Amino acid sequence: MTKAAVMGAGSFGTAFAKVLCDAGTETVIWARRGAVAESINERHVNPDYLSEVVLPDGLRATDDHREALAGAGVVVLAVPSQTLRTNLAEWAGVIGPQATLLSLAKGVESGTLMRMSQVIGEVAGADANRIAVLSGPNLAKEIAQGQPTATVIACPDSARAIALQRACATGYFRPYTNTDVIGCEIGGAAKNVIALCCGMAVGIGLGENTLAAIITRGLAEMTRLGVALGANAKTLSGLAGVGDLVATCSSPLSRNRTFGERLGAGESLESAQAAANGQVAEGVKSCSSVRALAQSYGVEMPLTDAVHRVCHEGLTPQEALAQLLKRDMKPE
Ligand SMILES: NC(=O)C1=CN([C@@H]2O[C@H](COP(=O)(O)OP(=O)(O)OC[C@H]3O[C@@H](n4cnc5c(N)ncnc54)[C@H](O)[C@@H]3O)[C@@H](O)[C@H]2O)C=CC1
Ligand SMILES: O=C(CO)COP(=O)(O)O
Repeated sequence: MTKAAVMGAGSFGTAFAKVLCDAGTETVIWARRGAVAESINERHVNPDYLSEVVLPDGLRATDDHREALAGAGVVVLAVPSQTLRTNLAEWAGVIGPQATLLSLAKGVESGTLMRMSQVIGEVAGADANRIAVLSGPNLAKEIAQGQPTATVIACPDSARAIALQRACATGYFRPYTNTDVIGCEIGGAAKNVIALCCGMAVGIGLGENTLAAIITRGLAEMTRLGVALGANAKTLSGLAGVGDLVATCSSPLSRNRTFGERLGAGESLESAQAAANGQVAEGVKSCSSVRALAQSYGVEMPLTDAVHRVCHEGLTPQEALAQLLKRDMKPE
């Protein structure tokens, strides 16, 4: 049976490792800190993330990446998108030549404007057929509680996608397969930015009309970008697009929405960052890389542009909102 190595013991790495174990897949999780690995092995609890959840007895943990990766047929990359390149560079030499690389990260790399599957291909020297991405409405805490959840596993090689689907399907976790890696990745990266925007609206004190408008127009702009990059528009109207957008924009569990809410309520970027307690709100960096990627393809993304200006150019959320409403009238 295939062994899975989950590289990263943050919220989603921990939740997904539990899913794999519950699905009957032999799983080892790599944690940066030895104390976290020790706690998972001895007390079946990750003290830093989802600490209220009891993890399966069968989940093994280590802070030694060589030990985690030894013999792994599936390598799950569960680190933030802006550190994935550096992390993977350390691990690439010990990843098996046929192993499937599954990315959980939702972001676009700053500077290179590469999607995570592209970064993985470059750093690990892996063929695109070995690289898969998982994306969908997947709030880690709800998954860890065993709440019914659906997701998408995208890989150009359908057989690998099906093998991954089998490796993580449980009574509460239902993965669908897709070959549209670009669509899934753009959906995942772009919805974090739109969730920041929704959070800002909530922080300002606005209601459901505004949120619905942001979600719907957010979907329009992320679909424009996805299609320009070669995605299938249907992917963006599925779980990895609309599904994730709705979950993240609506849930107080979302780090991105919560971060935006703090900005909307008048907190500074630094103060919102401090309140995040080291947990990643990917949209804060990806708003700039998604915006730059869109600009390089001549795609208009007014909400993403507004979030970038608030996060990085000193505009207040109120000013950004006023500017959005002053845009030229147009047909839908
Ligand atoms: N938390 C969630 O509900 C979901 C998260 N994701 C995505 O999964 C990816 C990972 O997210 P989470 O596990 O939630 O993040 P997190 O902030 O909870 O954990 C990040 C993990 O990466 C590790 N790490 C390794 N090298 C690092 C470095 N150089 N700097 C910072 N952290 C480093 C940390 O120790 C930690 O274990 C993100 O791209 C996120 O968008 C996707 C779906 C759901
Ligand atoms: O990707 C997620 C849900 O699908 C998690 O969103 P946050 O990173 O905003 O918590």
